[in-house]
Amino acid sequence: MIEVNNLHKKFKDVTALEGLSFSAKDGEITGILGPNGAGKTTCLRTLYGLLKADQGSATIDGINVSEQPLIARGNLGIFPDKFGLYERLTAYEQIDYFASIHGLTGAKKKQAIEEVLQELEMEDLAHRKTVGFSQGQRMKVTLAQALVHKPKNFVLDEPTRGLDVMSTRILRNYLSKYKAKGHCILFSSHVMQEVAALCDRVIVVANGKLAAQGTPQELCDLAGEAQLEDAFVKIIGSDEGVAA
Ligand SMILES: Nc1ncnc2c1ncn2[C@@H]1O[C@H](COP(=O)(O)OP(=O)(O)OP(=O)(O)O)[C@@H](O)[C@H]1O
Repeated sequence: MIEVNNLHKKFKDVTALEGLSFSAKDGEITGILGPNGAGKTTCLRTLYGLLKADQGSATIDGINVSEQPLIARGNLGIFPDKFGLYERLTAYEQIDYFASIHGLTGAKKKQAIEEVLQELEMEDLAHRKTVGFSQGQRMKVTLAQALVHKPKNFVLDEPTRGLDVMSTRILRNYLSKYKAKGHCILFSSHVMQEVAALCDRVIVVANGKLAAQGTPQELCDLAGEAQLEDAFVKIIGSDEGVAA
């Protein structure tokens, strides 16, 4: 379970988060929707422990990310907004590096890597250097890095951006599979269809604050609209940053 409580964050005179609170439950996919600059990435980076909030707290399974960052991150898999791969390393070596960061060693580490390679059906890619990998192949390496330590919670920042239809479908299927296993999945997106199709709950963020939350249907009912996109536009009062 992921909880964000009254997060505030300023970058000099730019207010990125202004009292944002929400929770994402186990066994559910929670989507964060918001226009450009709403504070989504700032919120997710605070969860990873990459940024420190000026005020408020974020917890992963009840563990405060700023007080116990290593323990909190042990329960968290991160799929960042920009996934840079080390192109001179093989997929296996990159996953191995992330496994080591999470304290896995020896036979246990080897087994964890082999399991994630198998789960993501990427054994054939494992010993290739990632230079020249397609977007879909890069997505799998990034996902494997996030999953190798078997975290209960996953946070993904616009995971389907730049992916083709097939890779997007593969990623969505994995997310649904992990949800069915009881994981807590939180992801940000601009893509309405994706959010409507995948998410159990949607958190609408605007100007660093919670603008609305609920199931896609609840948000439509709240706004008196049939489509999530129309509901979103009504809730935030603008059509900026909307992708169909
Ligand atoms: N490192 C930073 N330095 C200065 N300002 C920042 C920094 N990071 C974010 N901001 C500002 O904070 C605000 C929130 O940005 P953030 O990236 O969290 O929004 P977002 O909802 O993820 O937007 P997008 O959908 O465009 O990615 C924006 O005004 C942004 O310019």
